Amino acid sequence: MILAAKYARENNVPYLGICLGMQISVIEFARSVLRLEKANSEEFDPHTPDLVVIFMPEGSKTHMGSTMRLGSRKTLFQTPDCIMSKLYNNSKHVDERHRHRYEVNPEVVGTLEEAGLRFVGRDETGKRMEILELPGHPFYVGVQFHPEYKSRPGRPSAPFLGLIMAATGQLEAHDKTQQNGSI
Ligand SMILES: NC(=O)CC[C@H](N)C(=O)O
Repeated sequence: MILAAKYARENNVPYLGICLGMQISVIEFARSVLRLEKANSEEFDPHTPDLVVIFMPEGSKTHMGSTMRLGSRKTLFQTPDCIMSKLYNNSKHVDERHRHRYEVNPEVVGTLEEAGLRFVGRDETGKRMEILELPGHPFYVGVQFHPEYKSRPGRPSAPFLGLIMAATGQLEAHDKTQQNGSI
């Protein structure tokens, strides 16, 4: 998974990382761009000095069943100037469903952003990362939530629509139509 994320990032291949897929893109970015070779998630290597994905503080490691962060939660866009905000019809926030125990370490967010990754969607506290993008890449997106839960035949969830449009060269045209407000 890490090599796939690296290949997509370096070769401008559209990438949509969902949940663990977003966490993987953070690990890959930290290893390759920040040169933190041991960057990892607490889930895979709890003793690494470079924990870029951590166990969420409110979770319990002994009672797995009911401790996941589950269900619909609000993600606030930090800027209208990002691919995902446009795909979600320029909304200021989205409600998507979650199912995870780990999250991007809030302590490394500043360093990741200084190196070029952008966390364009966050929860209401601003400390939990929900959507990442890589400016300059045609479509490099990670989402901590699970857009598949709300995707329907004929009414695809925004991240999937974006991925397919980027892969088929239609994303730019779609963005322009959104800006003109004609959809
Ligand atoms: N649904 C997932 O991909 C879970 C990812 C990761 N294991 C977490 O709990 O955060």
